[in-house]
Amino acid sequence: MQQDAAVITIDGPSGSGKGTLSRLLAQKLGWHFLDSGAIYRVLALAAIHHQIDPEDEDAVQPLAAHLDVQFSTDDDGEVKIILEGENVSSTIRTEEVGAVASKVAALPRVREALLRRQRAFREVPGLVADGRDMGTVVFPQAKVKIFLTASAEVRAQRRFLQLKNKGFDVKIGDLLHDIQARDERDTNRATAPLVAAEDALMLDSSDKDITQVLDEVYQYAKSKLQLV
Ligand SMILES: Nc1ncnc2c1ncn2[C@@H]1O[C@H](COP(=O)(O)OP(=O)(O)O)[C@@H](O)[C@H]1O
Ligand SMILES: Nc1ccn([C@H]2C[C@H](O)[C@@H](COP(=O)(O)OP(=O)(O)O)O2)c(=O)n1
Repeated sequence: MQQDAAVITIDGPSGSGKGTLSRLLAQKLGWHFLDSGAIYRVLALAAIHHQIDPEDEDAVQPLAAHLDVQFSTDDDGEVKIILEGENVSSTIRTEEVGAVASKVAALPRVREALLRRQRAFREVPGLVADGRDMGTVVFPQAKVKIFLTASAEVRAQRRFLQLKNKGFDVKIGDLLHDIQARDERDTNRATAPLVAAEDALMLDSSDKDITQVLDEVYQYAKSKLQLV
């Protein structure tokens, strides 16, 4: 049953490594994976396509409620995201879309409209959920909660390498500026701000590689969930 499925939440700011950690952890456990940021990014792209002001709650809310998006995983584990029939898996990853995502995400009725869609990812044997409010709002009953951070400079450097490898033309100074603006907006919004749940394990990944982070979180999750 859906309600029996265990949940691990991984929240934190942009570039802290949430997505990478969540994917690897879900793979290691054989669990499902929710990239909630991708939903906000898809919504942002839909707003751009339909020329909707991302700060106009009355216009964005119906778009969120009726968002025509499908997530599918192909044979080599690659997640494909289809918006209104178009494969947007790569288009949604730009910083421009990230910045608009952070704007639509600040609207309370938009967040409300996306709640059920996110909770539907909870299925047996378990779910690893990545985002900003997974442990505080979407899955507050999760048994394992992680709040992953890293310094803004380290996060900008990681994002720089990531986007360059994908062929995007980016400047590190611009990325640092974008990351700081996004941190500010995500942390200071009134609804579901980026904040650690009281019962979250705080983990700073600035000086740790992804293998170390995965290992630490896996051991912590195993002990909390009493897995053998
Ligand atoms: N602990 C780490 N050390 C070094 N690089 C990392 C680490 N975690 C993630 N990365 C890299 O940093 C980039 C951003 O990570 P990502 O998982 O997309 O972050 P987030 O989902 O928090 O925005 C990716 O290219 C990823 O491979
Ligand atoms: N659960 C979530 C996930 C993302 N968001 C918002 C805030 C973020 O700036 C944007 C984009 O999220 P995403 O996780 O894709 O961003 P990063 O990969 O960390 O840069 O969406 C949110 O408000 N709540």
